Amino acid sequence: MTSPAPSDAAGAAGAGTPPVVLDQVSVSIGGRPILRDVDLTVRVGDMVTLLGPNGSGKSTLVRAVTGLLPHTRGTVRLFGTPIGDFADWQRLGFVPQRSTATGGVPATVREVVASGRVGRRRLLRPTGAADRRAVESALEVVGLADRASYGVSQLSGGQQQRVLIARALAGEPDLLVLDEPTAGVDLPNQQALADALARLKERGATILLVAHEIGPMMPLIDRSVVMRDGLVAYDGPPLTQEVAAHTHHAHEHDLPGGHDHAPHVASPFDWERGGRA
Ligand SMILES: Nc1ncnc2c1ncn2[C@@H]1O[C@H](COP(=O)(O)OP(=O)(O)OP(=O)(O)O)[C@@H](O)[C@H]1O
Repeated sequence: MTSPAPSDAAGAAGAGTPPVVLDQVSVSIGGRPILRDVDLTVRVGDMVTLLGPNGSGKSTLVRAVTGLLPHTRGTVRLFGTPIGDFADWQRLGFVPQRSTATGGVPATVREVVASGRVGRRRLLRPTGAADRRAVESALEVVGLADRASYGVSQLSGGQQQRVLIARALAGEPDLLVLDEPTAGVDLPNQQALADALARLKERGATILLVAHEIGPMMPLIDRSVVMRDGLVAYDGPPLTQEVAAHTHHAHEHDLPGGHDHAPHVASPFDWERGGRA
């Protein structure tokens, strides 16, 4: 990649400071507990996938991490700073679920990607050479350099997803959070995404990824976390694609466990055995 390296991935808080730490975090929506006492640490340079059945709380967790949703209990720290005091938002890139993204936006691919630089630019400063380089580089990484002047709405769904990823990459984030970037995306687009994430990872960035389809990203993954019913059910070495698929297709009513327990970390295989470890 030709763009400059991201800003010091370690941050002011120190070389080993984890970009994400959740300590006993609970989130309630409308009085209903959605996340319950979640502990999660994402270390510098790691790529962590968040897996789990529909409705298990994965999107809620990443929305709490990105500050889009307030937590009701516990502590969320970004780069060592409690999220309420965190101000370095340009260090964080977020790719939301596709359905909330580009629909009907009458903008060119380059414009959307350039919008990812906003957090890096000083207020009212015109676009500089570094901005242009970062945008061109991000377009290249996701394989859309030749589509830069196309309208976003002219692209396929998978290509639109890559535009959003390029927008996040253009901001040269130290931490990139992606919510199901591969949902409904064909294999070539999944491969393009995996290549883009590999490049980002090589530059020392940390990646937190909600994914149902791991596919070509499997070799990049350092750790898997499985959510179940608002709790962390597994936190450990990367799961095989087969097991990941199983966790996706499981439904809450098939899974053992009550609603009033402390976080329980176990193997996802326990689900198949039909009992809690
Ligand atoms: N804004 C909201 N209002 C009410 N309930 C919500 C809201 N957002 C999420 N929920 C509920 O919180 C629970 C967890 O949802 P969440 O989207 O975090 O799950 P998920 O694991 O990301 O699911 P999926 O894989 O389907 O995206 C679900 O029961 C959902 O209905």
